[in-house]
Amino acid sequence: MLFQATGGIDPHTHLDFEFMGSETIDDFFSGQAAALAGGTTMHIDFVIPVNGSLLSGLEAYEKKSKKSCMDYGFHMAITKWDEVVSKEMEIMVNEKGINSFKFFMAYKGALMINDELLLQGFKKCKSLGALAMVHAENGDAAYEGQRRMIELGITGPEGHALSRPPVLEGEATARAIKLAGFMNTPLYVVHVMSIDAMEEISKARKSGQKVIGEPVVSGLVLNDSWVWDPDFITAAKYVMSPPIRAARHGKALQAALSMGILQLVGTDHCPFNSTQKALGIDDFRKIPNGVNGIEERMHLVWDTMVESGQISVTDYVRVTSTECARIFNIYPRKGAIRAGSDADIIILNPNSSFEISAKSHHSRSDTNVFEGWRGKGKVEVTISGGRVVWLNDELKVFPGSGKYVEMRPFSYLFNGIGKADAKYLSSLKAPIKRFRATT
Ligand SMILES: NC(=O)NCCC(=O)O
Ligand SMILES: [Zn+2]
Ligand SMILES: [Zn+2]
Repeated sequence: MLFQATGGIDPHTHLDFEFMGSETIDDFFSGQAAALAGGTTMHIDFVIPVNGSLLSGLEAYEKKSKKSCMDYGFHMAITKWDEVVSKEMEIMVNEKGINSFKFFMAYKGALMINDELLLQGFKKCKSLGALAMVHAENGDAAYEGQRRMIELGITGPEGHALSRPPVLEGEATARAIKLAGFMNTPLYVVHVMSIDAMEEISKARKSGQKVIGEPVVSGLVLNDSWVWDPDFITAAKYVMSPPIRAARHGKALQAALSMGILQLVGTDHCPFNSTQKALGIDDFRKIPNGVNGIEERMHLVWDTMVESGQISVTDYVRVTSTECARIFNIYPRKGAIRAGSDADIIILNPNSSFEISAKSHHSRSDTNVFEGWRGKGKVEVTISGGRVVWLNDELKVFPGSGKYVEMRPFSYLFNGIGKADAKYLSSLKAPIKRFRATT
C-alpha cells in the first residue's frame, strides 16, 4: 500500500547563511531542491541580520531567496536591543509576514544575547502575538568550557562536545522557560538535543505552560561517537550546537516525541563542506557549526519512528508537517490535504527502501552525516503546489517558482494568554488592598 500525505514542513533551516567566517554550502535553490527530493515542500529559514538591523537583514534574505523552487517562510533572529529593533519587530509582524523571533542564548561574542534582552524580546513578542524561540545553551558556560578544553590541549572536534555538556542546555532551557512563564508568553525551544532540556520542557508543559519542543533529526538518530573519529573531516562534519549527544539522549527524545512531550521535528539544516569545516583543523572553536538533514528528515523519521512502531502514520504527518503549520499559523493552507489548501502532497512507499550517501544526495555538501544509512519507506513522488517535482528519482524544479508564505501573528498558542493575565492582575488586587489598608 502507498501512503499519500501532506508535504513535509521543516521548521528550522539555514540556507545561504553567513556564519562563523563561512557561508552554508546550500543556497535557496540547492537546499530546496534537496528538500523536495526528500518529501519536504516548505521550510522556514532564519533571517539572521548581519548588523542587527531587521529591515536590512530581511532585505538580504529576500534577495537570497529569489532563486527559490519551493515555498518558504522566515523566522527573524534578534541579536541586539534598542528602540529601532523594537519598532522593526512591529514592521516584521504587521507588514512582512513574520510571526516568530529567535533569541540565541549561546555563541558568546557573536549572536548571544543576555537575560535583559531576552525579557525585553519576550515582552515585545507577546504584545505582537509573535512566538519567541530560543537556542537554549548557557553561552557563558560554553565559552568557559571551550577555554577549559584548550587549556587541556584538546583542540579536535571532540573538544566541541566536551565543552558544552547537556547540563548547559538544561540550564538555559529551564531559564528561558521560567522567563517566558514570568512574562506569560508562549515559548518554542529549537533543536532540543538532550534529556536535560527535554525534561524541563516536559515539566513546564505538565504545569500548563505553553512550551513547544523541537528535536532535530540529527539529534534523534545520531550519537556522539562520531566526533571521536581520528579523521578530522569525519569528526568535524558532526559538529553542531548544541552537540549531538550520547545515544541515550536520542532514544529519550524519540520517546518524548512519541508521547507528545516534543511536538514536531526540524533539521537545523546548516551544511558546510569539508574545506569549510577545515577552518577549525587546529582549533575546534573555529569549525563552522552545522549539519545537513533537509533531504533526509522525512525518510529518517519514517524509518526510525514509524517502522519501529513508536508512532502511527497519523502522528508521522503531525510531527513532520501539520503541527508546524498550526504553530506558525499557516494551517490549513499548509499541513493539510483539503479543498483550498496548497496542493503539497507526497506519496511514500513503505515497502521501498532508501540509502543515504553524499554521492547521491541533492545538497551541495560533499559529506552527509547520515552516510550509509539504509532504511524503509521512500518518498516516490513529491507534488508542490499541484506540480509534480519529484518522480522516478528525478527532480523537475525551476529557480523562482517557490513562493514566500506570510505567517500571521496570534496562533492558537496565544489562546487564553489574555485571560491568564487578567486572572493574575485580579489576584494582586486583594493583597494590595490589604497592604494599603494597614499602611
Ligand atoms: N546548530 C548549529 O550548529 N548551527 C546552526 C545555527 C544554530 O541554529 O544554532
Ligand atoms: Zn541554534
Ligand atoms: Zn539553527
